[in-house]
Amino acid sequence: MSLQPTSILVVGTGTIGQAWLTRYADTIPLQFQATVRGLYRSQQYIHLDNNSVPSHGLTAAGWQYSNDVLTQLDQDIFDYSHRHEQVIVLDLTASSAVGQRYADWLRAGAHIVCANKYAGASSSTYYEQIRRISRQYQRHWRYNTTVGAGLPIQSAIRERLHSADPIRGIEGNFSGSLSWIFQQYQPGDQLSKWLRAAADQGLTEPDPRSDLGGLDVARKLLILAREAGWSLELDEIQVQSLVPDSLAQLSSEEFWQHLEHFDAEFERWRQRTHPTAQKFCYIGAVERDVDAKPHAWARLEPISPSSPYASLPPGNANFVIRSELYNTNPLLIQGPGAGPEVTAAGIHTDLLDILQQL
Ligand SMILES: NC(=O)C1=CN([C@@H]2O[C@H](COP(=O)(O)OP(=O)(O)OC[C@H]3O[C@@H](n4cnc5c(N)ncnc54)[C@H](O)[C@@H]3O)[C@@H](O)[C@H]2O)C=CC1
Ligand SMILES: N[C@@H](CC=O)C(=O)O
Repeated sequence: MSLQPTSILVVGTGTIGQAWLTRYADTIPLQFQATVRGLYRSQQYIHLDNNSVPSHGLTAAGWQYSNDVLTQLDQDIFDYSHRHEQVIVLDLTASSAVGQRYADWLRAGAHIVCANKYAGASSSTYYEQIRRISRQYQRHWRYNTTVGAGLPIQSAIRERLHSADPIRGIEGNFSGSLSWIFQQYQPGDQLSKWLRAAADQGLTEPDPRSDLGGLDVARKLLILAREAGWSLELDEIQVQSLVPDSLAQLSSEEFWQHLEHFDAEFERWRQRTHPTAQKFCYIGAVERDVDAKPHAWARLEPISPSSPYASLPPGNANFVIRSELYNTNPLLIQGPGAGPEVTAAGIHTDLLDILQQL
């Protein structure tokens, strides 16, 4: 174990950030000498001293305004690294601006744990760059919660590959929020009633159109495809969006104010395409065909009462992983696919995993 102390810098103090700070930040075993030294959010940051209780930082008086919080964070990473401290950044935002900093932060000496899916689902060029830099600078990048929240999906895929057992395909209901919504929705309901309830529990993305539009599931498919060693881009994934065109360009606030269009459009789609279906599930899949090129899709499908998808508890995701060995009898992983508690737990697991390796 490293004799250097570790500074933890947390970007994002929203639903997931607060859950980690209140439940886990104060529980890091002393032997790791790891301290939360900074919290950063949109236009604000605070530095915490050694005696601060990290969870109290959320309500502390010393937050400073900045119109360039990420430059402040760059500086803090630089300063701690030059004091020969280890630095771990927790990215608990959904921000592309934050995700675009990873290459620089790894080069500057930081390790990264993220719930943010941006980097894992960015262009192959950027993704490969991050991987290359983390190898070159011997920095860790952990992103378990980007798929299935706290469920161990990426590690299950890695273990198959370590056992020389190549992946053939992955399918499932990858979205905790869409699982929660569609396991309870019944034809005739206002779908937005369930959407609001899912958002109130912290299951959706900050902008729920990322869930409803299929982007969140597509990103998860891409992250898993890359974990399996396959080359794929986000725009190669066929995705069904449940967001009407009329709501796609609105701000997130405006979207919430116009849910009647969302309900009306969904009802029209249901009547037109699946008027007799009683249950739906948003399913995604990625597999390689004979030319070894991965193909991925995500869409809302009608399901029969006998389908394995029909009996998922609301909010549960499931992942069906087929490999050479686990083929006709695939590897199944199922459990809560979203939520502040399980996601914060997954972040903490990734953090402790890095601390143990320093
Ligand atoms: N809700 C869930 O169950 C899960 C969420 N995640 C991921 O966790 C991440 C965070 O989600 P939430 O906590 O719900 O979001 P949120 O909207 O509640 O909080 C986001 C935080 O990021 C900060 N932020 C945004 N842009 C920033 C920037 N440019 N610079 C500095 N700070 C910035 C905001 O000020 C806020 O504190 C998302 O990427 C989401 O996909 C991952 C797994 C499960
Ligand atoms: N919004 C996501 C949260 C986890 O990634 C989901 O619904 O699964």
